[in-house]
Formats: sequence, structure tokens, C-alpha cells
Amino acid sequence: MQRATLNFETLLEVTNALNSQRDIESLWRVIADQIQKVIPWDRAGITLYEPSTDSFRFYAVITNMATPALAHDSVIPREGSAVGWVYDNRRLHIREDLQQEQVFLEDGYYVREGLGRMINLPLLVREHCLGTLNIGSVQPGTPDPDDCKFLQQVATQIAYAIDHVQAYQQIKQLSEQLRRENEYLAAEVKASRDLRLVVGTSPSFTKVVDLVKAVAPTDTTVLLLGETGTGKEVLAQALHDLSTRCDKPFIRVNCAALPSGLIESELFGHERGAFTGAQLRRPGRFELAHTGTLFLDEIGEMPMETQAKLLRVLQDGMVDRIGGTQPLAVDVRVIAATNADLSAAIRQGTFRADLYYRLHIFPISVPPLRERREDIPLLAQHFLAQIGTKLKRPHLSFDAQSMARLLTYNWPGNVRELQNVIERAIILSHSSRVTVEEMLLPIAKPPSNQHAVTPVNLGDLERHHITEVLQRTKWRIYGDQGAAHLLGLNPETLRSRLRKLGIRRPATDAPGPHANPER
Ligand SMILES: Nc1ncnc2c1ncn2[C@@H]1O[C@H](COP(=O)(O)OP(=O)(O)OP(=O)(O)O)[C@@H](O)[C@H]1O
Repeated sequence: MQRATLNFETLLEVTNALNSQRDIESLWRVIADQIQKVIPWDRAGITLYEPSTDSFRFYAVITNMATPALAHDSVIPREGSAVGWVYDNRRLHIREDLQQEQVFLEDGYYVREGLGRMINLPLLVREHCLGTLNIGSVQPGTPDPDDCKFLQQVATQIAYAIDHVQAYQQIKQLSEQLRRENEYLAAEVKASRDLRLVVGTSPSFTKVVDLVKAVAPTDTTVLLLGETGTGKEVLAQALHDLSTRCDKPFIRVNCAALPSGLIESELFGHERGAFTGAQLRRPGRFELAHTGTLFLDEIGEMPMETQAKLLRVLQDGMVDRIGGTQPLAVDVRVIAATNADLSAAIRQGTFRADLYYRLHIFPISVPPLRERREDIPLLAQHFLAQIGTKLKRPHLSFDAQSMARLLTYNWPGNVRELQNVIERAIILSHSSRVTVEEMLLPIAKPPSNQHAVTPVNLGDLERHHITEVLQRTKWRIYGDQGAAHLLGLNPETLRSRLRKLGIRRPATDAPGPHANPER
């Protein structure tokens, strides 16, 4: 067969093989055998350039040599290597007699393998070099220029096939990543849609809102401190909504809800193959929050090792994916929250002092509900309307005793507990008048001295207390079992107080056996 015909036919075989659906690595034996027909080799391989490490990975290697030095998955830097030279110059390079002269990093290995000649060709796709095709033989000497042309054509076919595989893998990976990001964001939007309203007009809560408004437009890290359920997350969301990042993602991480083995990959992401089960590259929440805000809830629960990594991100804005080689720059505003005493955690050695000072730039303390009782009526009305809408029970209202009950309860679970109590009360009330029964406040106690009451005003407190006592006596005022006696008041004084405070027995309060109205 004529040489030109052989070259042409072989090239066709190679192209056909590459057009099959399989990956190049598994086809490499077929392709290398075809090349052998034109230009005999003792070592045939492909290297691919990896920009993140500026090096080449030996991707497919077949060698007849007894002691192969550079095998599959070996890595060689661009600087100083022959493959690096080919990559930089975008043209082929031939070493005709390796035993005589060793110029590049690989040459020493090849000589040890026993090779005499090496031809390296660039894998070019539209001027972009993906790596190299490497054909070595024991026999030294100048190759036929036609064979070199043939090899260059084979290299081009291989380059396009690799390019297609890489593009396909990238699209698959990107669409998977987008799907995950979408899922996550959709869930977050759904969860936060109802959190946008911040309710409260008490002086202590107004101070908090003022601080939020002041710090929101800056990029300053904010630390929200306060008991559980006081509204730290609502305020974090408001901070984001009031910031210049408002149309960018608000990503939330609950450090207490994630198992310690998972938290780092959740925060910083991981590369494919970084650990068992990491089949795909996955972005961390820092990456998802890029240009937006990351809310680190329950920061006090973060494991110490993760704290060290978080500190690095806060210090230089660089994230290290697990298994990654190149740090990624991220632009993220951090808001952290905790109900723990971080100073005590530092003393106990469970929280890093340096991280504490990084986070403690702009602390905001959210007061517990028992210290801002003035907000209870507003919050209660807000939840009544909100939950009523959710449960398809519009136009609800509280009866008088219910609000009084809500005002004096101690609210260990704060706003969240108030919300839950109201939801239960709505479910249990069968009319539009909602009654908050005593039993819905299971550990209701009058506020202890330790948590001093900040009443709405004295009148409200008095009204509430008198109403409570009247309910207990079934609205009886006179006698040993009457409200006046229990309150230590003259019955007439009590009657005039009732008029002054506008206290009337509600119509729904059915008279009991002793219920001679007010007697
Ligand atoms: N000022 C507020 N206005 C309206 N709703 C509020 C307010 N404060 C709290 N809530 C509601 O109370 C519930 C608890 O609030 P949130 O989750 O923000 O508290 P938290 O302090 O972050 O709690 P934790 O410390 O347990 O994470 C939420 O459903 C929230 O919508």
C-alpha cells in the first residue's frame, strides 16, 4: 500500500474510533495501535494541561518498556518540561537522540526507560492547547516529515474529541450545580418569604432596628446576640434587604444543624473525588453567597477546626474547597448569630478568641420578649393575621382575657413561642374570636424578679391583673372568695376601679353557679 494511502486510511480509522461514544482513555489502545501502523512506537501517551496547578497530567499512557517511569496520572510541571515547551510554542518538538542529550524534565525518566527518540505534539483546538500527544521509540533518528504531518492530524482529531468530552462533562456538572443551587434557593425563598416583616415598636427593639438600619448599607460583619426565638434571623434578613446586596443571594447556614463532618464541605464546597461519595464538584455556601450575604446562625456551635478555616475566609476573602488546589476569591458579607455566651465559650476553649474579635465588630443584642412586653400586642396581632391567612381563617380577633394572658406570660421561648401559642389557639378556637387558654401557656408563671417586667403601662398591668383575679372568682366581687378580698381592696374601691379601667365581664363568659354579676 502506498504510504499516503496508508496514512489517510489510518487517520480515518482513528477518526472513526474517536467518533464512537466512549471516552478517549478507554479508546487509547485502539488509536495507539492505528498510529503504530504508520510510525512505530514503544511509548504512546497523552498529557492534559491543568491550569489550576500549571502542570500536565499523564492521561493515557501505553508503553512497551519494562520500567515505565512516567505512568498514568503522573504530573509534570509546565516550567522546564518538553510538554510545557510544546504548550507554550503551540508546535511539535522532536528529540532525535535522548541518550545523547537530555534537555527537559521528562528526558531523564525516558532515558531510564530506555527510549531513544521522543516526539511531542500539541493538542490544538482553535489555537487553544489542551495538552500534548507524545510518541516515543527506542530507535533514535529523524522522523519522516510526512509521518510528523500524519501525527499532527491525529493530534488534531484527538484534541477535538477531548474538547467535546470536556465540554460535555462541564455542561453536565454545571447543570447539576445549577439544579442544586436552584433547589436550595427556592427552598430558602419559600422559607424566608414570611420573615420579611419586622414587627416591634418598643424602645429597646427600636434601638435594635436603628442599629440594623445604620449598619446595613456597609459591608461590616455583624454579630446578632440574643436568646433563642428573639428574631435574630428576621433581623439578619432585614439587614440584607436594606443593604446594597439586597438583589444578591442571602444564604443561610445553621451551624448547629449540620453534622461536624459535613459542615466544611457545606461551607467551602468540595472538588470531585475529594472524599468518598464526592462524585461531583460542589460549590460551598460561601460560593453561593458570592456578592451577597452569608448568615451563619448558631455560630457558637461551629467546630474548632472549621472556625480556623472560617477565620481565614474572613481575613483574606479566599475559600479553599476540600480537595482543591487553588483558593477561590469570594466577596461575601457575613452576618453571624448566636444565643450562646461566646466569652464563656472562649474561656472553656470551645470558641476561638481571634474569630470572636473578627465577628465582634458590630454586635447587636436583641432583647428577649419579656423585656419588651410593649411589642406583644403588635406581634400577637401580626401573627393572628399571618397565621389566620395561612389557615384560611381571616378576620380573627382576640378576646380581652387572651391579650392580658399573653402580656403577663414570661415567654421563655420568646417570639417563636408566642407565634406557636397563637397558632395553637387559632386551631382550637372555632369562631373568629380567638381565646388563648391558660393551658396553651404550659409553664406560665408571673415574671420573676430576675427578669423584671417592662409593662406596657401601669394601667395595662392593673387591668390584666384584676381581670385574671375576676376570672378566677368567676366574676364574684364580694365575700371571702370574692375578687376584692383576694386583691386586698374594698369592694366599692374595686367597683370604681373596674369602671375607670373599663373592665366588663365579657358576654361569652357564661355565669357560673355563684355568678351573681359582681356579687
Ligand atoms: N420582630 C419580629 N417581627 C415578626 N416576626 C418575628 C419577629 N421576631 C421573631 N419573629 C418570628 O419568630 C420566629 C423566630 O424568629 P427567628 O427565627 O428570627 O429567631 P432567632 O433568634 O433567629 O432564633 P434561633 O436563635 O432559635 O435561631 C420566626 O418565625 C419569626 O418570623
